Amino acid sequence: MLPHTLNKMIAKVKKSEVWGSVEAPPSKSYTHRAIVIGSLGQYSRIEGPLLSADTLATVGACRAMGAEINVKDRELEIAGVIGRPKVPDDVINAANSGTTLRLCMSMASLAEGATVFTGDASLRKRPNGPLIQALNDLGAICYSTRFNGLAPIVVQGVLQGGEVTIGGGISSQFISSLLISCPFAKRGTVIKVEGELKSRPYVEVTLEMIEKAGGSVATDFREFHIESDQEYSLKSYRVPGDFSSASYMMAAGALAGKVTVNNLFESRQGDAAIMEHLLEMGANVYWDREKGSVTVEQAELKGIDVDVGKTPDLVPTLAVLAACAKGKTHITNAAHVRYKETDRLHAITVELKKMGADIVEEPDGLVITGGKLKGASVEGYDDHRIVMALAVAGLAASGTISISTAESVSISYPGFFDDLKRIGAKVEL
Ligand SMILES: O=C(O)C1=C[C@@H](OP(=O)(O)O)[C@@H](O)[C@H](O)C1
Ligand SMILES: C=C(OP(=O)(O)O)C(=O)O
Repeated sequence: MLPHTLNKMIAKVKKSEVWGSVEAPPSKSYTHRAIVIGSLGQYSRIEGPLLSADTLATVGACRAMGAEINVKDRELEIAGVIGRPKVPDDVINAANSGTTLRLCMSMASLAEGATVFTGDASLRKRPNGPLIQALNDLGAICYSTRFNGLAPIVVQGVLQGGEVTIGGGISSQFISSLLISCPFAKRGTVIKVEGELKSRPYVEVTLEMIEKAGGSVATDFREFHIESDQEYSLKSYRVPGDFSSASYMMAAGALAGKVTVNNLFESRQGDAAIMEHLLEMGANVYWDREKGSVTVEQAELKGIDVDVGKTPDLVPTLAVLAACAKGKTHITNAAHVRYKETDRLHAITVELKKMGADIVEEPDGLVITGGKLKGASVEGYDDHRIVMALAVAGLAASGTISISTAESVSISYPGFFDDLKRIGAKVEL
């Protein structure tokens, strides 16, 4: 089900004590990559994928480009296009999902014809200029219909390969996109990154998945060297748990009781850093790596300095924790957090202020002085991470908070409110 077909929902959350354990949902980032890489390959079987609005948008896009994808309850079976996607019969709607749009743009550049991508109102505001430019530099034809770097976007093959330079400051998804599809270009490709590569762990996840599928990329993270004529096959791949989704449940434990999140084993996900941040803030955190379970217990929290260059998706969670911590938290290196489903630096500032927080928005960060939160009517901006972070804030606030667009949790964590209730949160939908 795509988000724009869902009914609007308000979530009411009251101050609560939470206690118990939940399963981290499967990783959204790994699932997207498994679907696209599987679709470009021959045959793949993906166990335990995340089935959410965003990953189903990727399934739809890859099917439109010719992949046969059998969606079962806990498994995806893919008969891929072996490097040669077909030209879709219709426009591809990537809905709310930046990863779908960006990863599938390069895939479409391998087709002998034109593919048109669009998305919902949020996605049509998110920048794609550097990827559009890079695809043109590599011999495809690619343009925004409004010539402003935004979707709708037309991509026409065929990708030739060659050398390209791309800025690292807006989205790592541009680089992930090229890395996944360039092995099927006519000749080899060299991608050079200019400036700091923001969100780098997501590129590491991409490289891990390419390798698992039998592909290879040589890199020092400034340059990526990719040979042509490669093949992919993810014979039997199991998706790991999602640390970004787990961060809300960990924060719930840190603010309102004790929560164990299972299905969290070692992986390349940058957002595993939430555990270090919680420890530094003073929460009790215990990670049993063998069992894959993380337990977080409430304690008095203190403010910290935190650079989120590698972990933009943690910002809403960190902002809520900081608003309840003693002293000052400085979130830095966060300019790229403005290019998400909404401008998350602005959204979380405005909404936490309604709850009484002392929070100052900087061009590339936030300064938050902790205190007490109170009930309020807050906006979710159709943004799953803003909604989930505000719900956690509600556990620690006096009174009740009402959060609009609560249905957007279906983007990455469809069972979010059920899990919150399971650990004792007072939630009404
Ligand atoms: O590639 C991915 O799976 C993602 C990369 C990150 O985006 P940026 O690279 O645009 O920062 C992250 O914010 C997003 O939720 C998922
Ligand atoms: C930004 C996100 O995802 P995407 O870029 O795929 O829309 C997210 O999940 O926070």
